[in-house]
Order: sequence, then structure tokens, then C-alpha cells
Amino acid sequence: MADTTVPIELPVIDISDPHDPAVGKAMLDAAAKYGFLYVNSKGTDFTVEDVDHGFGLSKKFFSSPAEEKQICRIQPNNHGWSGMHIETLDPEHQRTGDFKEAMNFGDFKDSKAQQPLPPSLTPHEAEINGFAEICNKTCTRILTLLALGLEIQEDFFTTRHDPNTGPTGSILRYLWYPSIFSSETASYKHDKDVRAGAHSDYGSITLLFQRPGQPGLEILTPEGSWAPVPIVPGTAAEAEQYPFPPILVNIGDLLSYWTDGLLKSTVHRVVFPLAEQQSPNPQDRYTLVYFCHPVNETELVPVPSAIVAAHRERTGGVAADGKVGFGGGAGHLVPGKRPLTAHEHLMSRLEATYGFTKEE
Ligand SMILES: O=C(O)CCC(=O)C(=O)O
Ligand SMILES: [Fe+2]
Repeated sequence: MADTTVPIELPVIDISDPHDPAVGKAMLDAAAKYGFLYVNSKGTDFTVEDVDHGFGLSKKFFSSPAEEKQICRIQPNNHGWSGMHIETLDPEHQRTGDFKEAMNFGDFKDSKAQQPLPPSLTPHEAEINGFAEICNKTCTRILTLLALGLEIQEDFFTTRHDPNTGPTGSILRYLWYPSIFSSETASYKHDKDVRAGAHSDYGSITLLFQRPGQPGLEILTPEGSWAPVPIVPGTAAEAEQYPFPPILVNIGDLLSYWTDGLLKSTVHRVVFPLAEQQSPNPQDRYTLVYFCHPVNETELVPVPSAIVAAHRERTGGVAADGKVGFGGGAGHLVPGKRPLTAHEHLMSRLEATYGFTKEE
């Protein structure tokens, strides 16, 4: 696969008016073309302090002793801690697991985690829940705008993503990728290894928070080359206006399936950029990720959008590479069979990736 060092240019969208059809259109265009876009902090309820604090908790957790992290090690339901090299996102092309550690939080109930927390995080349960809640609110705005762009009822997606109506597959995830100079990465070989293997996300939409000076994310462009995604897009003058780097948003497999491949679930990965490898002072990369999923029991009925129908007609509903719109697309209902539920869609994606169903 060809590498490029030319960063991809993605739009930065202001979601402060989630009822503005023009913004909905801009959001839809980016989601259909790249599957990736940024939203700036306006219209999200995040303050600089919220984001800094989230990263602070993540750092505190990852630097705690392994014996403590073991208390919450990853479970078949995908909640908990996975250590260095435990996850392999692209097993076909990787000789070792990802050079990262991760901590996944599933749904909270009455502000309480439904999974064991390690001592480093137990005093912070309410704050972690609070962060996940603001992520969910931000996703509500984005899903409203996507519905507007698709010219369907504004609340078509949001009513189906409301965690107050039932369990969801949503996950808040802390990620830590040690720098190229750390002992954890001593065995790393350029061109053989990656920090996180190529993959697409499973859910509806994903939010990614990044820190300045900690690059690494690349996306597969429609031309088939890897392009770095800048942490802070635009000119230096624009960058100065952002209180924290804009939130990177991407479409996941489920929303792509639901829209018959109109919205793109774009493949991405995390690497050590060359500049990083040559830097005298490379940094660890920390990211905070929120994978937003519908309520488990949501039936993925065809999205009642003329724009989706036209796309289905044009393309047959399945993208040429066969990757997007996993399973043929929601518009291809088998007569006499009910639509897939969100939970079934997630299970089939996990099964396709891991060769087994993660949840018993
Ligand atoms: O940490 C990142 O930059 C990307 C993480 C990611 O793609 C994932 O966890 O699905
Ligand atoms: Fe991802």
C-alpha cells in the first residue's frame, strides 16, 4: 500500500445549531466522501478542563501497576483493560499485536460503572461517567445533523441511540501508545509493525480526542493510499482559535450498513510517523475515544431517506470493495425475515474480526 505524507484535508464543522439544514448537508457530504470530519468545540459541552481531566485520568490509569490493571482486564463483553500487544486489529497483516494499551468502559447505570474499576479510577467514577455523557450529547447533535442531511425526521437516529431506553454497545475508551523510544517499543520494526492495525470501527459514529504533538492516525483515502490526519487542521491562525484540538468524528460500520454504504466507514490505523521517529523528543500518544452505538434492540430498518434510496439504486447498495455496508446493507431486507438488530450487527462484526463471538 502506497504511503503518502500529504495530510488529508477534512472539513471542520460547527455543530452549535444542530437544526441548521445547511450544516446537515455539510456533515452528510463529509460523511459520504471521507467518512471522517472534525467538529470544533462550539456546540459541544466540553470545556478545556473536561478534556484535560479526561486525559489526566487516562494517564493516571495507564501508569498504575499492572497488578492493579489486572483487576479490570478485558472481558468477553469487550469491557476492561487490554495490555500491550493484546489486541491485533489487522491480524492478516500484523506479526505482533498493537503497540498500545486500552481501557474500555461500557454503559454506566445510575452513574455507576457496570464493570470492575481499578484503584486508580474508583475515586473518579462520576467524572468518567460525566465525560461519557458529554460524548453522548455531542453524538446526539451529530446524529441530528446527519438525519437533517438525509432529509429524514430529525430524531430518527437519536431516539434509537438514547441510553435511557435500554443498554447500548457504546464504549468510552482510553488509549495509550508508548513513544518510539520507550522500552515497550524496543522490538518495533518500521514497515513491519503498527501501533494500531488497519480497521474500521463497528458502531454508528466515533469521537476521537487527540493531543497536540502526539500524531499517528492515518486514513485510507479513496485512492488507496495512507494519508496522515492532522491533529489540529488548518492554518496556524485557525489553530490558535481552538481551545483544544477539534474532535475527529468518523462513521462506523453500523451506520454505513444502515445507509447502504452511502456513509463511509473508512479504514484507519495508527503508526509512528517518520518525523516522529526522527524527532529528538518523541512523545507517547494518548487518545480518548467514544464509540457511539444504538440501543441494542434497535432494528436496523432501512433509513427512510430518498437520498439513501437513490444511492442504493445507483450502486446496488454495496460498495465495490465489499467492505462498506457489511452484510449487504439494511435496504436489502430478506422477505419474511426481520431486520438485524444493532446488537446482532455488532456481534457479527466481532465474530468476523475475532473468529468468535466475544459475548456469550
Ligand atoms: O487512537 C487513535 O488514534 C485511533 C483509535 C482507533 O481507531 C480505535 O480505537 O478504533
Ligand atoms: Fe478506530
